[in-house]
Amino acid sequence: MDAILVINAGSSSLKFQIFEIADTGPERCIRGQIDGIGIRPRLVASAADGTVLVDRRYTPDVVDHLPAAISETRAWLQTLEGFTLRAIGHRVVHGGPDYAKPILINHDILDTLATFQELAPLHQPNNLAPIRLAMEINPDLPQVACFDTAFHRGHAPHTDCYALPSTYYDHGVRRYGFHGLSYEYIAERLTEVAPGIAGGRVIVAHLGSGASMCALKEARSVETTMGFTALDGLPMSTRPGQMDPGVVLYLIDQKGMTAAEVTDLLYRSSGLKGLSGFSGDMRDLLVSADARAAFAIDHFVHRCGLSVGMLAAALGGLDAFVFTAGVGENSAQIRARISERLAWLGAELDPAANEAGATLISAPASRVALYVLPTDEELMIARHTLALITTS
Ligand SMILES: Nc1ncnc2c1ncn2[C@@H]1O[C@H](COP(=O)(O)OP(=O)(O)O)[C@@H](O)[C@H]1O
Ligand SMILES: CC(=O)OP(=O)(O)O
Ligand SMILES: [Mg+2]
Repeated sequence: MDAILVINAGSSSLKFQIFEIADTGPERCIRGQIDGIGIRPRLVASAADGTVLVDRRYTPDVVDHLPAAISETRAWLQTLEGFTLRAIGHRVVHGGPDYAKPILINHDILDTLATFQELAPLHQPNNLAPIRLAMEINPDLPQVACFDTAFHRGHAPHTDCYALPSTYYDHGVRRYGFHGLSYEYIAERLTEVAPGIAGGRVIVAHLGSGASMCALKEARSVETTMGFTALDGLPMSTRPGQMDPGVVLYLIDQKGMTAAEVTDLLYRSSGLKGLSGFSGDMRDLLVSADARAAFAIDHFVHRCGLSVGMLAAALGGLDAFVFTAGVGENSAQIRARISERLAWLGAELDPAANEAGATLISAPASRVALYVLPTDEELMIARHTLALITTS
């Protein structure tokens, strides 16, 4: 069967899916991932009906970085029969100022995307490595880049600039925003789940290892918490979120840290991991008796509450709030704590629905509807990829 391979390469995981090209659009056949790269590497893949096709664990030294995960995944994919690959779709985190839509990749575009590596060091090199490899193996196979930044490119200029001399904006120093494929999917999904609300004022909270929020007005992004890089906004697994840039100046000028040391601190050792002192994984913090874990969660919830206030101001009110991604989809406790911070806006949680992981988790009298919607970046990538290869 004709198929599309989708690759979503992250900082600590490589997610992949195979979609059949059906008359009605992409139909998911296989979903899999290698996660815990360098810590507890594990390759798991299953068929659309849930049948487990592979579940393999590795010692950390065998799959210690993303290229090793790519070659393990490739070796496993080669054992599959019955698929004729027509294209590969990739999540590429940073698209810079010019790419407002998915694009067919060629060598020049790949070179341009490589210039954004420093703006997304946890993601961009991992996003580009599988593209380069596939280009070498099969240069004629169409590959499509789908950008995390694209969904936010319609922001008004006075909202996506920093208050720096304007030449910096012209040189690309802008508030790009990320997680756009996730927000695009949720905006579409809301039209099915809550058609009356989808066109209103909605905040989507993408709470995973990386975390951000997006303000949707009439299903389009008007504001978001991330900026020039994926460091800004909410505290994350290993990133601090919004911070006074004076801290960076202090670390360099007064503490003698190099740019590489500050980069490492901000991307890999901060956030929940930095505050707790032992883990950036929300699951570890929620079951820990360590007071530092509770402190890290208190900070996370506090900053989420502040961001809701900011985005509600951008929207002039709030009709609905959506939880998504690893933490948002799976932790009733974090959802309950963040929902408390929305009470002043008129949100009222239905605790039983929340514990049950229902789609609608607000009480009937709530003035703000609260939803849990699993995100699907891979489906979004498959749709974009299919659209591009059938029109070009
Ligand atoms: N049951 C759970 N409770 C709390 N957090 C969870 C749960 N399941 C997953 N997570 C969190 O979700 C995160 C991964 O989310 P995901 O959206 O896959 O992120 P990413 O794509 O950035 O790797 C993990 O860091 C983990 O802390
Ligand atoms: C942009 C970003 O932070 O992505 P992720 O959540 O996958 O790390
Ligand atoms: Mg993610």
